[in-house]
Amino acid sequence: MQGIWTTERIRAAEDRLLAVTPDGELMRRAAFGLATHTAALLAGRTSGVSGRRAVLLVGSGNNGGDALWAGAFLRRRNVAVTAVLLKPERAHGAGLAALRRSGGRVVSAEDGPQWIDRADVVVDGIVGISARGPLRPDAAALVERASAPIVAVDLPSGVDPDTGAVDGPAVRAALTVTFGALKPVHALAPDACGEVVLVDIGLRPELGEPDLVRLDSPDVAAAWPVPGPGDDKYSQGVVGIAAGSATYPGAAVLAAGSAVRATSGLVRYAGHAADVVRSRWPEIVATGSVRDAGRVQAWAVGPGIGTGQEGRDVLRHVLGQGVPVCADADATTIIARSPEVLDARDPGTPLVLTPHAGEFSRLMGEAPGADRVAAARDAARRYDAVVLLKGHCTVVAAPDGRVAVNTPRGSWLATAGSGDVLTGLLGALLAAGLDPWLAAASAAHVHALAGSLAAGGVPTSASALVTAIPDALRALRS
Ligand SMILES: NC(=O)C1=CN([C@@H]2O[C@H](COP(=O)(O)OP(=O)(O)OC[C@H]3O[C@@H](n4cnc5c(N)ncnc54)[C@H](OP(=O)(O)O)[C@@H]3O)[C@@H](O)[C@H]2O)[C@@H](O)CC1
Ligand SMILES: Nc1ncnc2c1ncn2[C@@H]1O[C@H](COP(=O)(O)OP(=O)(O)O)[C@@H](O)[C@H]1O
Ligand SMILES: [K+]
Repeated sequence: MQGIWTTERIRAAEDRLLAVTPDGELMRRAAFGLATHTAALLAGRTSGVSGRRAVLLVGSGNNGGDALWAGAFLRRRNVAVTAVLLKPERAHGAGLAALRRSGGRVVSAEDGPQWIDRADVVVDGIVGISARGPLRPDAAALVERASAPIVAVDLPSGVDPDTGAVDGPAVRAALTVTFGALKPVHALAPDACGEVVLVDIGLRPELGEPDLVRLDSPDVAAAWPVPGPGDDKYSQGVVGIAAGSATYPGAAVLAAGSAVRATSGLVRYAGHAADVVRSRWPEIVATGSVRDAGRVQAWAVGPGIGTGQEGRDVLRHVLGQGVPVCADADATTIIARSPEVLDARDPGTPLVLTPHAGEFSRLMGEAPGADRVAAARDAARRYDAVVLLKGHCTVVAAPDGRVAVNTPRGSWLATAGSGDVLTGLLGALLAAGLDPWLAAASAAHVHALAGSLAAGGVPTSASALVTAIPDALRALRS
């Protein structure tokens, strides 16, 4: 599990470490790592390091200091280094002196473009964890000019460090070299960060518990249910799927099929698409109504059930069964419009809500906004439920404050029905008895992995996603 810390916590930890570390030592550690990874990128992209040209974009803080020191280290490998100072009077003094001593060139922002045009790599030391708002116009003009790959120092400038939000011009890096710990931007703005490498500067002991986490494949593999010798189809947890309708059976087929592929326990289906589901998935026990579905250990409810009286009855019924419920799609809309359906819920039984941004707006009365982590946390508290906020990056918040972020591999999951597949996965994990927050984060992880395997670089479909679930689980377990 990777820990992620907000900039406030990072700053506090840095202050504690700075107090017991010789002056300038942390920055040199950071910069040495930055130089090493920048050289590796140069070697990979240009088949060499010596004689290559690096341009540093240097802002007024320590982020610029990191870039300047890294420039001095790159000089040792005979890289031609030019620093473009955005605010010459406020550039980091020691870093600037080190670069000058090493034979680096220093130019003003006006002279920057001619050097940027000939660069093999551009190092973005404009702003780091003290960033506020989008890039300012002088910095934006230089960044726009760059056609060489950009290495972001700590984080891509112009992107909010704590929310990953981009609200104007921002750096789009090929590589981000960060120091001490991952910050939210690295999980929430993958496209701006490019590849992310973490350089150890000895900060970990000062950090305490992370604010957010990101599950690694081994975490998900360890959590995913595996049947034992004593198991049978019931003991692994039976999931009930209440989805789809006679007119729209697709959601039922996708959610139920996804549950079939997620675990080896039994899947029940209840709804108007029973015939279609049965013909597509003969292993499913399908009935016409949740009332005669038989016993389950969790319900996944919502996709395609409609938001009318019948949908409300279905939702109220499953909420009253005393088992965990994953409420998706129409079920979230019903909850938003008729919150009294939640009265049917036994307060002790887990509920997982899986809204996309539109459904979230209905549930909360406002859009998630720039701070999607805070938004998901608020919703989790308000509904006393695990909230999985869908989007490019998926945020999973528990009412106790735990938050997991799933960083996608591309955007191929933006395809019709892909949410139904997630619901099936999640329902199966809840039935298997996983902690609901872990179930939601694990389902999102496998969903994204299956999406990238199904796509393989070209458009895919929700059906292909269901087919790819075993490949994703195999990849996890290997
Ligand atoms: N502390 C440590 O031990 C270590 C710290 N380390 C490094 O320090 C970095 C943090 O450095 P920092 O705190 O000096 O500020 P930093 O992020 O460089 O910002 C500088 C100034 O930029 C400005 N600015 C703000 N927004 C802007 C925008 N959108 N566009 C343009 N400019 C903008 C704003 O100044 P203003 O112009 O508003 O007065 C702000 O004060 C950290 O990310 C890591 O790289 C590492 O070396 C490891 C050890
Ligand atoms: N741009 C994107 N990049 C990555 N994943 C995405 C993107 N857009 C949507 N997704 C994912 O695809 C799924 C879509 O779910 P949903 O909106 O419920 O669609 P549907 O109702 O068609 O099933 C969610 O898991 C979401 O996180
Ligand atoms: K930066």
